[in-house]
Amino acid sequence: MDKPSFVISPEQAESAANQLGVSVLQLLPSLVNPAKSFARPPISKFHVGAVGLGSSGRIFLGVNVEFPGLPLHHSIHAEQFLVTNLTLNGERHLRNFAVSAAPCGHCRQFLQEIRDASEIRLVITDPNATADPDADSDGFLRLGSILPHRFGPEDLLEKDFPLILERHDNNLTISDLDPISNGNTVELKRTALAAANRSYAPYSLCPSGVALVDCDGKVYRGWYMESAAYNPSLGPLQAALVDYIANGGGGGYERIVGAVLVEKEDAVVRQEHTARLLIQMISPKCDFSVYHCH
Ligand SMILES: O=c1ccn([C@H]2C[C@H](O)[C@@H](CO)O2)c(=O)[nH]1
Ligand SMILES: [Zn+2]
Repeated sequence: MDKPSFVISPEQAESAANQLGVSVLQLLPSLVNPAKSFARPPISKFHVGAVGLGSSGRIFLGVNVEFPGLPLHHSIHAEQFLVTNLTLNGERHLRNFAVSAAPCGHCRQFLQEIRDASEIRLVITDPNATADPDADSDGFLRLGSILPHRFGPEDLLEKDFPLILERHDNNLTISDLDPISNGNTVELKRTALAAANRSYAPYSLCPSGVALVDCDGKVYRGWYMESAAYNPSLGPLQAALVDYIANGGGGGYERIVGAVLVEKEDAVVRQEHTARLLIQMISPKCDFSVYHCH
């Protein structure tokens, strides 16, 4: 395969698997090392790659991302990057993934927001990982076998509530889309509002979205995603940075020149201060504005 991209079409996946004489499922572990090379871990220097197969037949990559100058909990884990990549591309289910190191407890927990999470099958490609007696003959393990006695969405939500990869609309609006601001700002505001409408915030009911623009005028977006266990939640700016890393051509964060956050004015969970802290740290000259929705 040519240079790996963060989303691989079903056709590309089939042809790469055919070339290697393996199934698409068996292709996942072989993409973990190429994925690792896209990680951005300047603090730990520990590269993590995660490669997932979606229900559409597309393959998605995830990598870990760390931010020097900020506390470690701002980091994005490879598995969170993978889930974000799935949601940004409207993928409805994750069935299998391969990952370079054993998923930490935080990631096992974050993955619980996917419907039937216990049935997701994963393979750990680290050659030092001990063989698991619970693994299937193809080496894949059920997530349920490495996170038994799960705490998850069903502890807090109604059974049929749409989960993280499922279609939903938060129906948020901004009363004044501000016709006097220039075109760029209006586009960013609309994009951030659309992102907030796809935000998964069933626990706090405080959805939010971020839009970014780079120095070439290219726009990226991401939305806030919550975990039933609260702490593994991923902020909207982190999610938009996933889009930037996946689709921004591999440049530095200083290329991000504008950022817009949309969230509810009276929100009990607010992103504004944390997002400002993060964007100022990674792109000090970036313009940052916040708009409130209803
Ligand atoms: O499940 C895990 C465990 C760790 N990391 C990342 C976080 C941090 O960037 C680095 C060291 O912990 O590895 C992941 O991406 N996934
Ligand atoms: Zn993790």
